[in-house]
Amino acid sequence: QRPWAEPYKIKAVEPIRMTTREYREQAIREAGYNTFLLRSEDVYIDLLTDSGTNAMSDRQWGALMMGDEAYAGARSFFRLEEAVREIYGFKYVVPTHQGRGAEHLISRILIKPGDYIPGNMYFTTTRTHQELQGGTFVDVIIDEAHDPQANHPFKGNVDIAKFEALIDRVGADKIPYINVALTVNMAGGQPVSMANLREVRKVCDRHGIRMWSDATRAVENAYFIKEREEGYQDKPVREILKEMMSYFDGCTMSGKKDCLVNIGGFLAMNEEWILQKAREQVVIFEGMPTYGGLAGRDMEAIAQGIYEMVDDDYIAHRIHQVRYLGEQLLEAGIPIVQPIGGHAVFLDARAFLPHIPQDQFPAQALAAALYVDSGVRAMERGIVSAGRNPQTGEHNYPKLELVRLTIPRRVYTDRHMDVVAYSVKHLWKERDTIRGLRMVYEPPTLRFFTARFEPI
Ligand SMILES: CC1=C(O)/C(=C\N=C(/C)C(=O)O)C(COP(=O)(O)O)=CN1
Repeated sequence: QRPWAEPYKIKAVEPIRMTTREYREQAIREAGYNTFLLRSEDVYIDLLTDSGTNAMSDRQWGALMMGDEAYAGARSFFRLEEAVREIYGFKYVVPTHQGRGAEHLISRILIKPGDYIPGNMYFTTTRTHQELQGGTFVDVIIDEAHDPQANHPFKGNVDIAKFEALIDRVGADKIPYINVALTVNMAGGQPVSMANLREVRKVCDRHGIRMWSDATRAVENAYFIKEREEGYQDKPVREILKEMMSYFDGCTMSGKKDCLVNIGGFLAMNEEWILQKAREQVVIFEGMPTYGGLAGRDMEAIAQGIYEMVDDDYIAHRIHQVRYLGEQLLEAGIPIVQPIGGHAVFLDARAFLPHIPQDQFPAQALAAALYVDSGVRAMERGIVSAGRNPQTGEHNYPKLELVRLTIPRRVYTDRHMDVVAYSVKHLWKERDTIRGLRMVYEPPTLRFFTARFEPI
């Protein structure tokens, strides 16, 4: 079998260095056992996130010099608008500084206090902006998504019965839109099938409910449809993505993932009244409608990234590199979310550390232990990320208690994946020595970014 190689060669490099174990034990203590609080220079292989950490191409770096920094009507905005129209198919676009900027705008425009927003599993910033407008997020994802070992090909799917039950319970006029994330980050980077999108669209049409997408990793979703859904094997990913987005009325987008840029996002839509509202709001919160908190050069880089992200060789390698890491862990009998997701390998911390109860933060403890073992930085995606229920003040107890090994696009080689696999396997052998944590500082919202812990 001819070996896989990256569909690119390296033009610039950024040295990374290994530290000593005692140095890392000190560093994680100072970071309050929270990998978000580590200094980047103390990290060897950074798998915290694929957001904004991706490598730009020579054409994107070149595009920066073409940035039109005019305050209004910049040429670069129209380049971005054209790329969104051509690749995503939406009529209108409003740039924002990043994804949560777009989530903020659409939540303000469409959500009234007391509304319900169904979605396929929560995402932290998305739910926070819905709650800030007095909305309530309701999870309508299929049950399999909450089972790390359930090997369903489209775990991101909306459970139509759950969606319709919510409509029956609260009435369509209390549901401004359903938010369908492509892929589902917190479920383990899991895709939604085209057939499911068609079903959701039918329910939305029947009840006059808008269908919105969180399209942050929609290209990875398109690749899984190509691989797993009947009738799509021979279609280019670009065509599959266009069809996926054609079922939606609009989307929020964090360009920091699929679009291969370090900053940037946008709100795209087909209805002109939403465009007008977004333009009114964007000048308050982000900037002019033709720059939305971004420099002209950023919009040029996003536009170029939008064309590059649908290259079939690029996205095939991207997905296979994540799978290459995941398969090494599966072979060693290590519990990870299956099927292996699009942007990360998710360790099942509950199965990895059965001796640590969830309110001693097993995923947080495992991420800290991994860093100490090898300088690899991962992200907690469990009870800490799930935050507290705004009504009761109690922890939300998610079924999924995960550690996310998130692979940036076009940054690491498969040799780095081997180093990560070696470290996780070493930890697996020593898992009984890992202890639970207690939270010693807890911020009021999105606590996982800045909370601090101590070993019990
Ligand atoms: C699915 C989804 C995300 O994954 C997301 C941000 N994700 C981060 C930062 C991550 O580490 O996964 C956001 C927010 O985007 P932003 O980080 O504000 O550009 C929205 N939707």
